[in-house]
Amino acid sequence: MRELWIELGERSYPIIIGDGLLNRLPQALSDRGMGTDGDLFIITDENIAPHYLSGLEAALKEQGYTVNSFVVPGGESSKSLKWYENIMTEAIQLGLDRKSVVIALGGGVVGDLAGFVAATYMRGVRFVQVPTTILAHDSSVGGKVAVNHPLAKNMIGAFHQPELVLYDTATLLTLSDREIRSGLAEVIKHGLIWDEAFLNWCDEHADALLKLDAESLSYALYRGCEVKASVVSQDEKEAGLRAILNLGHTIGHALEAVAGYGELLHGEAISIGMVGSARLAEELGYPATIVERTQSILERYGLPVRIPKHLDTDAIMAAMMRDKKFKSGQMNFVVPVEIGKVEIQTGISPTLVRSIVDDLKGEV
Ligand SMILES: NC(=O)c1ccc[n+]([C@@H]2O[C@H](COP(=O)([O-])OP(=O)(O)OC[C@H]3O[C@@H](n4cnc5c(N)ncnc54)[C@H](O)[C@@H]3O)[C@@H](O)[C@H]2O)c1
Ligand SMILES: O=C(O)C(=O)C[C@@H](O)[C@H](O)[C@H](O)COP(=O)(O)O
Ligand SMILES: [Zn+2]
Repeated sequence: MRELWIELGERSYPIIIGDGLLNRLPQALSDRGMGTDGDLFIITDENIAPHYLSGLEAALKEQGYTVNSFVVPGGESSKSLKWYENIMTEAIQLGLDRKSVVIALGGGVVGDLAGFVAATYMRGVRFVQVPTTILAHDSSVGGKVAVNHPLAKNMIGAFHQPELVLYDTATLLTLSDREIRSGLAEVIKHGLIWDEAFLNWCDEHADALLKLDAESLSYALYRGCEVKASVVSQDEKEAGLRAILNLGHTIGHALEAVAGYGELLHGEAISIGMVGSARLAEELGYPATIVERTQSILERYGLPVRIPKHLDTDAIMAAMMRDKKFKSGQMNFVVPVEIGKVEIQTGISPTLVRSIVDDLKGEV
């Protein structure tokens, strides 16, 4: 078992990673001061529920908790105002109150959706993340919660920190191969933005991680969470530094929206976006080796590095203009300046970005 804390003053919380931790949730809740006086509201999806929901509900009930659950369809389209409203209706009908605790049992979709419910139900209730995807090492930590708008990703949201992240790595064994690769894209991102040695380790352990070797996976998730926690604890609400976690997301989020949510998985879109950012770095005068290194590790993980040909460049550019990092009409990008280090660069020329988008089109 590995444990680290994200340091945010009185809102600090532990991230506990280990094999078979799900049935420790009742004890972990009680250790964090969430006793049986508050009703639990588990939000999960239809692919996760058959594997893990009834066992978790039984373990919680056995310890005296009152448990209600809500199951959404699997996939990105559930991160919507429609499902947010459906969940809110259920919460109100159940009579949940300010002592209630929302538990996200799932990947980034469930985590972001449930977190936004927790942030806004009665203006905010307690929240716990129980991640079940590799990608969720990123989404379960740091308190960004949101739903998508058809025009732009994560446009309707809040900052609302969980009080506990309990990561049972045994749940990852039921992930599909495509979801494993997608999740590992954000692990690689943490190496690219912060830690060249970790990126090298990811290169050496690609086969082990893709096969879900327990020790390698536990270390990769731990180190990814550690990088994320270091950044978020210095800049919780993205006044500056936190934007580095957005490497690849300006292009990636635009691709997700234009392709139609769920067509490209988040990690796949970010993989393409990271190659785009590396190409931008090259155009800005940084070494071409950054592109080669970025692309080669993503390809080793079987991740896409080209923009699907059928996606319209005008639509991609329009979606990019809605990026949350853009200010006063200026295109701002996270640019890798060396392996393991990125910078936020302002005033990037839209014509240059357009030419990179066109160059990146190809077979996925
Ligand atoms: N808040 C943040 O900081 C943050 C960070 C990164 C990504 N995100 C968001 O996370 C989302 C992507 O998350 P994701 O990749 O986890 O997607 P996801 O939540 O859709 O999960 C991927 C798929 O795997 C299924 N699944 C989940 N756990 C499973 C399990 N253990 N066994 C079998 N199937 C399982 C799901 O039903 C889904 O179909 C995006 O919306 C992205 O914007 C948020
Ligand atoms: O936590 C962050 O900050 C990130 O940027 C992590 C990203 O991986 C994540 O996809 C996040 O949801 C993107 O945030 P957004 O502010 O660009 O919507
Ligand atoms: Zn992301």
